Amino acid sequence: MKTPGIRPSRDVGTLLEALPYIREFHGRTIVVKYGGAAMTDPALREEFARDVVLLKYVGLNVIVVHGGGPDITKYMRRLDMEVEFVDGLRVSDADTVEIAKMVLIGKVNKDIVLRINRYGQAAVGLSGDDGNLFRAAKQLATGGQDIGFVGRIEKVDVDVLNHIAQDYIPVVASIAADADGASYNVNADEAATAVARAMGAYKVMFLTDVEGWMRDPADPTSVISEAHADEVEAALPSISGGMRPKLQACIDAIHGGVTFAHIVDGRVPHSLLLELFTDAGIGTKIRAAR
Ligand SMILES: Nc1ncnc2c1ncn2[C@@H]1O[C@H](COP(=O)(O)OP(=O)(O)O)[C@@H](O)[C@H]1O
Ligand SMILES: CC(=O)N[C@@H](CCC(=O)OP(=O)(O)O)C(=O)O
Repeated sequence: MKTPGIRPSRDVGTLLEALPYIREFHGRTIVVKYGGAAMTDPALREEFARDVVLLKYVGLNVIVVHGGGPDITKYMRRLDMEVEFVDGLRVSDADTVEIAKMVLIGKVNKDIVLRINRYGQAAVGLSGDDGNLFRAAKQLATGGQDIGFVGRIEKVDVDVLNHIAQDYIPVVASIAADADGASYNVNADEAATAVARAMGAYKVMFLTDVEGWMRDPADPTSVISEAHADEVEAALPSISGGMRPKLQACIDAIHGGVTFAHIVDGRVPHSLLLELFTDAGIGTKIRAAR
């Protein structure tokens, strides 16, 4: 018999499907690398902020690490600066690092913090300098090429994150300084992996602008929904474009003790929730070797 005024089954079914996942993830650390369409499309930006707040409310320790490469490029072009990438890393002289700091810390980070705040759970923005979160060292491109002030994260001091995460959602910009105080531009995928490893995260999730890791990059129906790290490692030499450093970041996270690494399509509304709380998921989930 139907009870008048009560909408049957479908919505309740979704909630019931989510329940075991909410239980599994409660109290665990989830690092989300935020970037791509989810950061540039106005509607997706709002939905991302709301989803992050929901994750915090249901008891996950969520930490956001963000990129903003397209914004850095936009401001460099406005200043007639040359934009060049080697191995997916931006060649960064001292002026470029200054722009990267202004854009990532001053603009992008604060935009994200403000939006999350508006959905009812306060966020705190950080860069690698705050609370000595990161220490960086200069990184060379393959073949030893000098690409300027591009940094590799050598050390993550989790104290500041643990303090802030007790009450707030930490939002981290991928800028870091070395022991002498020189600033470096750090690839945000690498920064997310470094944070996930140091925090002993349960998951690191990379939002990107494709469906996931695909068997055939031209065929969106060929998404590999689950893979072991050894399979990814074996496939890596044949993978091209931006997916290669992303899969490398997943492998590095798994080797550093993170239980799962996910690649998720940030163009899909609520992709984080769909990947985390539904049986089918929507992207690629990578776990440790068999
Ligand atoms: N097997 C593959 N599966 C998915 N994407 C691939 C694959 N091989 C190459 N790619 C490329 O990698 C890109 C994703 O990386 P990228 O654009 O650098 O991500 P982001 O900007 O989110 O860091 C895709 O747009 C696609 O062109
Ligand atoms: C060294 C290096 O390349 N740093 C990146 C940092 C931002 C980033 O990684 O942003 P996305 O995630 O949006 O690509 C850059 O300057 O573009």
